[in-house]
Amino acid sequence: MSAVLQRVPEVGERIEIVGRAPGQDGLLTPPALAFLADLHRRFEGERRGLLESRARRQAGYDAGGLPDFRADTAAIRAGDWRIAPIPAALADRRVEITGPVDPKMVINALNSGANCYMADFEDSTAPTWANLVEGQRALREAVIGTLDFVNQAGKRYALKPEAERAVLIVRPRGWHLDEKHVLVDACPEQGRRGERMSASLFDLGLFCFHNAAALAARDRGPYFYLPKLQSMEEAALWNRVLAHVERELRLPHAQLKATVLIETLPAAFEMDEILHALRDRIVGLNCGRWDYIFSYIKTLRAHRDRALPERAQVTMAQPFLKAYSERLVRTCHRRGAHAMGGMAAQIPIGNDDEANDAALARVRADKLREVAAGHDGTWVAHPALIPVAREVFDAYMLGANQHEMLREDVVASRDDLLRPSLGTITRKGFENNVEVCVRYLAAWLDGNGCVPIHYLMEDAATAEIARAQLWQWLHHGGLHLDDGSPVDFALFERALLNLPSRLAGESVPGVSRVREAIGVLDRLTHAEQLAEFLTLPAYERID
Ligand SMILES: CC(=O)SCCNC(=O)CCNC(=O)[C@H](O)C(C)(C)COP(=O)(O)OP(=O)(O)OC[C@H]1O[C@@H](n2cnc3c(N)ncnc32)[C@H](O)[C@@H]1OP(=O)(O)O
Ligand SMILES: O=CC(=O)O
Ligand SMILES: [Mg+2]
Repeated sequence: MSAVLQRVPEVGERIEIVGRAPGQDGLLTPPALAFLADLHRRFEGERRGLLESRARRQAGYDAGGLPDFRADTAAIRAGDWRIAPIPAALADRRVEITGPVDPKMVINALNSGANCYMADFEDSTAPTWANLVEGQRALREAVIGTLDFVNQAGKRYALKPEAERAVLIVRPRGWHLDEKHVLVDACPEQGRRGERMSASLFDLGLFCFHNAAALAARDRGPYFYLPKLQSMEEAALWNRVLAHVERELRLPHAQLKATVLIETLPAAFEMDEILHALRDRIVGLNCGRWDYIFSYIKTLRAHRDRALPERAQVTMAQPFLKAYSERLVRTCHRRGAHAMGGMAAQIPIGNDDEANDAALARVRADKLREVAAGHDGTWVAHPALIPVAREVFDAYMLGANQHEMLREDVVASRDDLLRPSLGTITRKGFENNVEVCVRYLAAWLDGNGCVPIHYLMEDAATAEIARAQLWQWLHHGGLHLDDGSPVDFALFERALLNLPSRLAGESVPGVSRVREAIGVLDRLTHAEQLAEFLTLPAYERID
């Protein structure tokens, strides 16, 4: 790593910044660093403990157990309570655009006409130090209204007036990730480096430190999307963090608001509990379907009967996904919370009208399913999809939300949430998983966390499905493609073989890192244990 060690004497040399990026000094001021170091000291122990709990739970599933509703929280599920009122700025969230945090994306997303913009440090951002600093800088300038950008061709991007902009919601990274560029409590006398701080606390803490007062003054939050939670204890930790930030920054109680992504299988069994743990500050749950599918594979990796068919066949019509999304609507509406839909992976296809129409039709059908199921809003990955989503939600959701649709007809039992799926693995599906993993990883290592591949949006969540499937299919052994060929490592090696030469001839993002990506995928796929996240080993390879 081309690291520059920056000592911060004002904080007693107890925090080191390893890295250098334009604009960093204006963000990582001594008071901001003192604020971050304090977050680390207060909450790091609990975070570590919760990550250990995840591992213990997983060990139970690996030993043959299956997720279930908790006996110790039955009273929370049965109780008659509601979340705190939702602020006006988040009352109507029918269309939300999501995307990485580089300045052009931020401007385009805020100007896009969507109700809200989820500025994403998670699935769609490769967390290079340069990307993180640039993203925090762009958001800070967006909050004060000065952000602008000029591209290489000289085209200028500027923000629309605030009343015409989407409401900003920031997604910090998940609890599993460290921020290796911020080391807290080094002890040089004993030759000890500091501890890496939590990436979640870095993203959220730094954003709040610089923007909370301005946003609160305009009744615009700060608002957050919280990713990849697995339990109500993790939600409770977030709640303590948010309460602490409010106190430290002298904000009113419960000024910070959160929407939690239900995107892990264990969390689907604790939706009520998560809402309850954050009840003063939560405004909704979201169906993070791509990570959810990944988590289903990962959680049930030892359960051969729950292996999934190829990605293209894992649609929201699969019973386990239908049950999860409908349970989310029912749970949210009972508690007065928004039940947000998720992302359709199709994106516009500029050079083929017929293919473009087909892609838009699939997005439309997905949004129609969501609004009919009772969702109060949805996500789009690209500005050109906003009219499609808006048209569907405007036609079927007449008020700002549809909380009145209680969905008491939904059962979504434990068996429904775990229901095995029908389907096949085709050669094309297998090879596509290999290609997506390699191309996505190469782009990610090159600093790009979201790329179009074969006209689908691919990010850390969608790529994880492909990676976890390959591991599961190959390690279960004895599986066959629909043409009868064995699914084995020879098939995997053959799929990898021609990729470098093929991709070298195409202008794919991160092409110079394709061989490195192949190496990472090869190790992850051969490993005895399924790695928790592909971004963990990959993170050690980026600046
Ligand atoms: C599983 C999940 O977590 S989903 C949430 C995380 N994933 C995302 O947020 C996906 C975000 N989307 C994207 O990053 C992009 O749309 C991609 C990578 C999928 C496609 O990007 P591109 O190929 O560059 O799209 P395309 O060339 O059609 O873009 C056209 C214009 O729209 C802009 N644009 C595209 N997507 C977005 C977006 N999500 N937000 C804002 N602007 C966008 C581009 O910047 C470009 O602007 P310009 O004309 O001013 O240069
Ligand atoms: O974050 C969203 C998802 O689908 O994963
Ligand atoms: Mg996700």
